[in-house]
Amino acid sequence: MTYRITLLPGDGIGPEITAVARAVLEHVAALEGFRIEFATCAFGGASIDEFGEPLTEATLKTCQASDAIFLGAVGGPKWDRADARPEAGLLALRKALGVYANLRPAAVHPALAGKSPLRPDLVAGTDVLIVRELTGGIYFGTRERSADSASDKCTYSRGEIERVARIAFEQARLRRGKLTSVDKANVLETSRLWRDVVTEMGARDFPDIELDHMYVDAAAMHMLRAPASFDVIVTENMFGDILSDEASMLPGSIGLLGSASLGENKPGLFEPIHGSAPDIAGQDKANPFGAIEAVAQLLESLGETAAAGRIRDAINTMHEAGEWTGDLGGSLSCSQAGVKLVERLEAEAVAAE
Ligand SMILES: NC(=O)C1=CN([C@@H]2O[C@H](COP(=O)(O)OP(=O)(O)OC[C@H]3O[C@@H](n4cnc5c(N)ncnc54)[C@H](O)[C@@H]3O)[C@@H](O)[C@H]2O)C=CC1
Ligand SMILES: CC(C)CC(=O)C(=O)O
Ligand SMILES: [Mg+2]
Repeated sequence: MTYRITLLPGDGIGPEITAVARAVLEHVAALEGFRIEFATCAFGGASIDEFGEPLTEATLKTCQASDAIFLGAVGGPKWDRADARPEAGLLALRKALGVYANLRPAAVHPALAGKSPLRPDLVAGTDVLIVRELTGGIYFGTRERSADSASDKCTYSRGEIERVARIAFEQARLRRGKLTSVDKANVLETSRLWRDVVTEMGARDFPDIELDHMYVDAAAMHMLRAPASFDVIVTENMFGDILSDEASMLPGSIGLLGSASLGENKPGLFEPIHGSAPDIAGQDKANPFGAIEAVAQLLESLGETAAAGRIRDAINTMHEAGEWTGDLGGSLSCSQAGVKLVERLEAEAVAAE
């Protein structure tokens, strides 16, 4: 079997973590006996520099013709005032691929409990999956700006809410059977529609799932008060973006979380949840585990569950051995963490023989 995987390294630490992701993909492919054909395309700021736009037609075509896409991260101060922004390329890619459901798991391995800024007893046992709507809402509404006023329009249709809610309910069924829908229905009309649609779907199609609703401000508070009480969270684009960065502090670093962006069809888009981290870019300091977790999610989407399992085992072994990058108090560089993980993959393969 040969898979076509497009790599979009992007900007800042994007290329550093993408190099690790590629090495991990190559190693598990060799261990599991499948082949990967890689295509690498400039994306985001790197594409603006080369082609004048963050997402070219050619890059989009390459992405659409692949089985899966891995993205590092985009953006940085160099392009913050540019007419074409790297982030606009990312939004356009997500929209063009139709990847409306963004799955962002945050689990606390016991070895990480002391790494969170929260008390270890509080974060122990946390295993939450945030299902973020990814191709609608305020990030995609019309924007207007005059000298002294600005507006961003937030719109959701029933269909947009239904399709992401269905994925969240199905994920809850595969996990602990609990879904928390997060909105701001005490203020926003879009949230009132969101709540109605999720409630109707729950009663009609998922009576076995325990459904509750929370306002986003309270959800942000409960995430710190009792993180282990959450199973699956479903929420709109912007709330999910913010809550997932918050959730990354449960295991202790934003560098740990990966994400899968899925739609009706392949390819899916797989990326760590963090950005391009300009403050540490070019220093080989980034934590690559979120990128590696995204690789495991990518392999799952291809049906390569054994390969994904190998990766997760190797990550867990590294947590247990305290083999971390600086953000978690470890001494490994980004590239050293990648090499260590590959060594762990090899060692575990030999041990299993
Ligand atoms: N998916 C994407 O491509 C995203 C892009 N961005 C863009 O990234 C740029 C920087 O945004 P920020 O708000 O600073 O968010 P950020 O996520 O890039 O960085 C926030 C903080 O977390 C740290 N950090 C991030 N990833 C890390 C990793 N793997 N290992 C260790 N530390 C890590 C950074 O050093 C920084 O202190 C902006 O241009 C933003 O628009 C932001 C989020 C997502
Ligand atoms: C361009 C932004 C929406 C990227 C971001 O913050 C994210 O996807 O987490
Ligand atoms: Mg974000």
